[in-house]
Amino acid sequence: MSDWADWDHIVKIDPDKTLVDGETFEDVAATGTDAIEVGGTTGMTEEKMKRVVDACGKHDIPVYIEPSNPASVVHSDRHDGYLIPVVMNAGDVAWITGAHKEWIRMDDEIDWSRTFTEAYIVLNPEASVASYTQANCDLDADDVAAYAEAAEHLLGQEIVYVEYSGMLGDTDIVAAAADILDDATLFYGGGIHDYESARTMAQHADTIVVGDLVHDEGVDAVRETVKGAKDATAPTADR
Ligand SMILES: CC(C)=CCC/C(C)=C/CC/C(C)=C/CC/C(C)=C/COP(=O)(O)OP(=O)(O)O
Ligand SMILES: O=P(O)(O)OC[C@@H](O)CO
Ligand SMILES: [Mg+2]
Repeated sequence: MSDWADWDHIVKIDPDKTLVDGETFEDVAATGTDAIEVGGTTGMTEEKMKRVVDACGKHDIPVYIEPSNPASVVHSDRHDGYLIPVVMNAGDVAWITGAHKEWIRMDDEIDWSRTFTEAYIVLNPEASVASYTQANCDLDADDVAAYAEAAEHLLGQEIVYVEYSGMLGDTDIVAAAADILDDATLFYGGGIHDYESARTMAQHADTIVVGDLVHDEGVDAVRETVKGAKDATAPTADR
């Protein structure tokens, strides 16, 4: 079974941002989150990536690199694996297969046994990731469900990622993606900032991803979102 099948909650650390004063990656690992992803779109370098991966990798929690470009991939024994995005609604094919081909050409240390993909559907047109990939975010619930179905059944993707980075998404859209998927795991990320927003999104998605909150508000706020995610998936939760 894949690692992520058991994850309710992920903290995504952006190596281009800092933690709240006085907090450490050990504190992040102790929030109760199930895994740490390390990635961001702007200002990413190999050096920043390495520093964060090394720091997170010391703690007893799965750590996955999520590169936004081939140059930000680092190899170490400190982390568990690589989650490589493929952007279903990218306007530039570089973000579907092009960057992947270049990475594979350049990098002779790829460890395929711990390299997996995430099929992104990018939905906040204001996010850096949307402009970076020239994503067409003008999609309704049927479009998103169809992308999710294509990801799972045509492209064999095990993770579908509904990405609203920077804003809380439309629950009808997240629900439409959740309903259409058979076995693929649905990640949801964007704008989760408290217990209630976490619980709401976790009622639809299998796994919620919390990003900016850890940098802006810190670990106490993250801990509330972990509670929301766990309560939503508890057997008594109203699903
Ligand atoms: C082939 C390799 C190794 C890399 C390319 C992988 C691809 C397709 C990347 C496309 C962009 C993407 C989906 C990156 C994942 C990380 C992510 C979505 C970060 C969040 O981005 P924002 O929140 O918009 O950006 P900032 O927080 O940096 O402003
Ligand atoms: O930063 P936020 O808005 O929490 O989004 C999380 C994640 O989906 C970003 O890739
Ligand atoms: Mg961001």
